[in-house]
Amino acid sequence: MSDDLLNLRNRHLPTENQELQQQLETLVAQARLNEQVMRRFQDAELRMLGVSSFKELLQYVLQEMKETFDLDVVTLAVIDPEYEVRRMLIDIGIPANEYPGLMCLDNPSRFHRLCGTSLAPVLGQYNVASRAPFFPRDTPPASIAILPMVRQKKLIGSLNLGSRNEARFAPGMATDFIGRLAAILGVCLENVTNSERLKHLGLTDPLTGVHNRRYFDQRLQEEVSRAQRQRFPLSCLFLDIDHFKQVNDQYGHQTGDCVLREVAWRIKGQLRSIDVLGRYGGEEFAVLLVQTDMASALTIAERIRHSIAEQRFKGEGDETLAATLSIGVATLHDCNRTQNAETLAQQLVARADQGLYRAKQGGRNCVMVVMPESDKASSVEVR
Ligand SMILES: Nc1nc2c(ncn2[C@@H]2O[C@H](COP(=O)(O)OP(=O)(O)OP(=O)(O)O)[C@@H](O)[C@H]2O)c(=O)[nH]1
Repeated sequence: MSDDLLNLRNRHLPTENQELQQQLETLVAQARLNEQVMRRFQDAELRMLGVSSFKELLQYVLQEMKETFDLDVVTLAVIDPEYEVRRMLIDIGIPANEYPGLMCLDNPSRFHRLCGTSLAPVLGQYNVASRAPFFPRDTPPASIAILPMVRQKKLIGSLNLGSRNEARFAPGMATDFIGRLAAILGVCLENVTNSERLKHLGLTDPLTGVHNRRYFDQRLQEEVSRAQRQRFPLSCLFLDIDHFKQVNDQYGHQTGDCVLREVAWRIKGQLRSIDVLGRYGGEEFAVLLVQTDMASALTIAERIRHSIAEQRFKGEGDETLAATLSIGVATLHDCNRTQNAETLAQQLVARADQGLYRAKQGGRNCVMVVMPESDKASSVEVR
């Protein structure tokens, strides 16, 4: 190499070095950014895999995920043709309006119209006509990502992300991270649904199919706390079949079982889906009437009493028999937030049980209300 060339190269070397240094810094910064993004996604995946209930998963996905990924809307669509998820939400005490971001769809047709059969993620501008079902109409996002969740080759729903930033989601963008997030959410959704199903089995009375005492006691605590928070009245009924021993003795245990089943279903038939019914013991049932004052609770108790007394029951064979119920009623109203929820629950149940005892003493086939000790009239009879 000539001296001239060598001098020229030495003069350019510092500039080249500087450029290389800058490129390296940009690459390192990009790598750090990617690492941060990856860590955020990893944390989200671990968080979802760690949840132990359907409610916890909903809270994370519909509330926390928005902050974690700086999104304006996150919704979850679940395909629920048999109403299984919707029934489960009632069973676990989640009112239908508590999570507006959860959408239960009767069938997958909306997805197929939107994503075709490939079930690939859909990214792009929000469009009311085709994408509205997946996002709230009142605050529509500017750009969206609809990420189908597939389990065992079956579409089970989608994770839907929305941003006010038009450029956030555009067709052709890489979907590796968000696609993986939706796949993991699909697994978690399936897990928590299965585990809720198992819990449900452990909380159901096998003979009548209604809930058992464990479930009732659990819900009692929750409903008393909710009544305290929201200042709603909460009523409790204790119901017991009259002279049930005679039914068993006269018609046999199998017919006794038929009557128990039918009584449970007639009681259930008089309740709303948000009310709680449990078989409390042998021939005894307990009901929680949510957001129900004493006057309405009495009307419902009377309706139940009539539904049992007015129509005969079919036994195991051809025989039919009459049955009646005694019912105790108690209401928790104006409950103080500072009072202990467990004590309030115990007092409510004790008063309803006392009402039932008085109904039995009063000749059976009647409804008795027991007021709180502080009230003057301590009990009222309805027949
Ligand atoms: N067939 C059937 N009978 C049951 C079941 N669980 C409890 N029993 C019966 O329910 C009856 C309850 O009898 P008691 O507690 O004496 O009360 P009762 O005869 O209903 O009388 P009162 O409650 O005072 O009106 C008992 O004979 C129990 O064996 C069940 O799962 N199936």
